[in-house]
Amino acid sequence: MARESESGLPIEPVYGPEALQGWDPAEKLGEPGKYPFTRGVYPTMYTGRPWTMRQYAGFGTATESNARYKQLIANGTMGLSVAFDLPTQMGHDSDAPIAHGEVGKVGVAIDSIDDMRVLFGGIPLDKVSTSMTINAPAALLLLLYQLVAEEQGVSADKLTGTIQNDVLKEYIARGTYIFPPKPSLRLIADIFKYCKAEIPKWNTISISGYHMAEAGASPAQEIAFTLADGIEYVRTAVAAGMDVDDFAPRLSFFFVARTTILEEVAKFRAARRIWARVMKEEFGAKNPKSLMLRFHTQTAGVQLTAQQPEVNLVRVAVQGLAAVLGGTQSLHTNSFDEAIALPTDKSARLALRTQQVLAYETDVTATVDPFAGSYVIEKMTDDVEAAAVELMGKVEELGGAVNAIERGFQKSEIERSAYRIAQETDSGERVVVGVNRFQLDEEEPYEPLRVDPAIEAQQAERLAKLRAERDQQAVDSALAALRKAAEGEDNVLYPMKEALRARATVGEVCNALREVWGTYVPSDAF
Ligand SMILES: CC(C)(COP(=O)(O)OP(=O)(O)OC[C@H]1O[C@@H](n2cnc3c(N)ncnc32)[C@H](O)[C@@H]1OP(=O)(O)O)[C@@H](O)C(=O)NCCC(=O)NCCSC(=O)CCC(=O)O
Repeated sequence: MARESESGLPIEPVYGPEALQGWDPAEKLGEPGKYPFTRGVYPTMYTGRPWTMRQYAGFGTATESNARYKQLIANGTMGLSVAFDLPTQMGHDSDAPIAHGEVGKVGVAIDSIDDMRVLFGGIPLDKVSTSMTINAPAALLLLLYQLVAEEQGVSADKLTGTIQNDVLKEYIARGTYIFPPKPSLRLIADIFKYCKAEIPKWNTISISGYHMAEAGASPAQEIAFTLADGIEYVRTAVAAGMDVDDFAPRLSFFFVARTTILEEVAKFRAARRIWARVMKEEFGAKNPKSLMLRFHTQTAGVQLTAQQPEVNLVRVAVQGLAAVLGGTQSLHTNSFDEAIALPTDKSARLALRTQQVLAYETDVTATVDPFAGSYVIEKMTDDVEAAAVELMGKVEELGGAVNAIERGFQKSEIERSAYRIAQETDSGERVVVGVNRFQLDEEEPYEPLRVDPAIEAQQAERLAKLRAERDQQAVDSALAALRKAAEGEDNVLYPMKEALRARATVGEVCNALREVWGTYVPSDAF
């Protein structure tokens, strides 16, 4: 009897040639590094260069996070990935009443250029690529990064990295939105234009399915809703007057890797094929780089357990393997204690070591797209693709991603899938080792890392000092210029950069935009 995959598609006990009847490898696969990119975006893939080992990290103050980054670099991480605390992600200063209790908790607190300078102190920004998980205030953090690079004597054309900048999935699954969809999309188009002119090697967005997956989306839903968001961004930028080939090469993506290796490999391959086709056929992109779906992967946090946490090391290894077999460009492997608390130094190192074992002790990097031609993988790739294309069609019928979001479509589809997973886990049909099978009578004690609550007061002190020292008139007039650009059509990033240079804070800059653009209130459909 066929088993159901995570997307609810059949997995047969045995596959043979009949599974691929009429299947044309020239059409479905092509060569690695060529349309439709099923086999990977680069001709040589990991035989030419391994994926970027990019561990997501950040907590407490800029000083503590800077120390963690240096440790990760010393241990062999190949790129940085910054986690910001919730107040920063929501565009509030650490001393704002709403920030109370959250400062430095799930990431680093950044209030101004003073903090950003400390965060990257002693890290040469022309040598490292940096991803920043920041969405509604993405422009601010990008500009702060550019300002710190200028202070280091590094010109913007040398900077490489990524801002997440994917507000649509915030409405669907993650929640750190500030402005309504229309000004949010305008801001994103401004960022695309600014980067094209000023920071050409920067990846301007990381269109993310990861958080949808964490909220319960199936693999087919994850890629369908993510690619639909991608289509909305492309339409926005084209409507703002950009040529598709001027920004599409710098779009990037972000997916999860679950323990279900076979379907995950199929999912990554299907996503590449769909995106290449959409970019070519719908948007008429000519530059091959515009057709390449490049992606970062994080192993599935939602599959980690607080019970017998060391078992998570094994899950992460399996998940990481799925990402690598699927051709990821960049990978974060979770630490085994992440279901309990922030990773300790040791658990963060072990997570990185897991990637190093995959890269240097296995043979999966010796040849490109090792599963190509496998009956089951090719059949599943076709099946996941068909399921995702069907869901993307439903989003289109609703008028595209934003309209579908406003009707609550993606969210309710994901909730349905989450409910199914919860039911299967409760009934024991879905085995979770250590949770509903193979439990211990008594869990072993575990000492988690805790963020020092004094950090909030320290940040407030730094802000008071900054406000006392800076030229307030310069800040006020820079913020007035920013509001004026936001009211009209000028690119807001230029005046925003001047405000940040004058030491306006993240909260002040976001408040100026809130005054003009308002804030988003989800509809009742949610
Ligand atoms: C495009 C990616 C996906 C990866 O970029 P990278 O720089 O790492 O890799 P890359 O672009 O593939 O490769 C770097 C350079 O090497 C080249 N290169 C790579 N492989 C090659 C090969 N085989 N042959 C020839 N060249 C090759 C590329 O062309 C590129 O150069 P050129 O550029 O010159 O072509 C980027 O967007 C990225 O790093 N994303 C990370 C996102 C992230 O960390 N997110 C964390 C979210 S954490 C989160 O959200 C979790 C939970 C939460 O907070 O809610």
